[in-house]
Amino acid sequence: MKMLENEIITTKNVHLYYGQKEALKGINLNFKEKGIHALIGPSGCGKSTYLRTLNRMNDMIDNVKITGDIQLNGQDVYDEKMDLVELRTRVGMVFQQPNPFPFSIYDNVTYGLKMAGVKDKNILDEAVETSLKKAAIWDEVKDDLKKNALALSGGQQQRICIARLLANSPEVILLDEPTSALDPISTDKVEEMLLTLKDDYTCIMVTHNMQQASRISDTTSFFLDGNLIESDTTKTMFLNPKEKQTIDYLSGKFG
Ligand SMILES: Nc1ncnc2c1ncn2[C@@H]1O[C@H](COP(=O)(O)OP(=O)(O)OP(=O)(O)O)[C@@H](O)[C@H]1O
Repeated sequence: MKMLENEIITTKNVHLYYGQKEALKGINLNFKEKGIHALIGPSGCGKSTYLRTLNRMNDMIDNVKITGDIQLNGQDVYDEKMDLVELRTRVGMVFQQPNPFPFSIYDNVTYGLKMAGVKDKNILDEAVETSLKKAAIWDEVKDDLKKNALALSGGQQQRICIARLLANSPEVILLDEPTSALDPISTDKVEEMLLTLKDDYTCIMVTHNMQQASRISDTTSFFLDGNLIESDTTKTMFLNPKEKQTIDYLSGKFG
């Protein structure tokens, strides 16, 4: 498929089956580089399933069949030669429940680099500082990098997970309801951080929270029952949606 300028991910006619169940029914959706792209829709409509197709996280589930075309910077994500470790580094993922490793903050952030063979302490130190700064948590933890990441608050843990991912220089960051397990203050901090990150990274985020989508995303895509109903700039989606199903959903008639 030909990619338009600035498009980092293109998905064409993507179907996904869990056994007999068709969870995605032919999704055509492309993402421009950078910015925050929200995926919204009622529970069970396929948002998380779709998100996971982008870095092949569904491959780990038994009995899954995927058809269609997904490209990352013009490369076929489902090519049999695709290295999955590399793919998941290039397309990193943040989950609903923060999942830091049970090690120190420092070891969490340097984990990927060490796995990749980086041993130079100066390089590791610098990566820790840069990544924690980008994840807006440096000031809170800089004097305590040996502390176990599990001893931090949920919101801090989520930002450590994002720093861990940033240290590996991802091209795309997938976020699956990254703040739904957090209190409002921690949610604000994560949202503020995403608003900074979006200048350098492409962030694709599933959210149940319509206010969150309207507050921080640049584009919004509305899913319903395995179909993509509508995708547009967030402003247009919320102020002037075109499809009746979108209008009904945004006005709270279902979901
Ligand atoms: N591992 C699985 N095996 C079988 N069916 C699944 C699996 N994961 C999801 N499904 C089904 O696929 C459909 C889409 O689920 P998915 O989790 O993608 O929806 P969602 O929009 O992200 O929902 P939620 O907002 O509740 O997380 C649902 O009907 C769900 O039950």
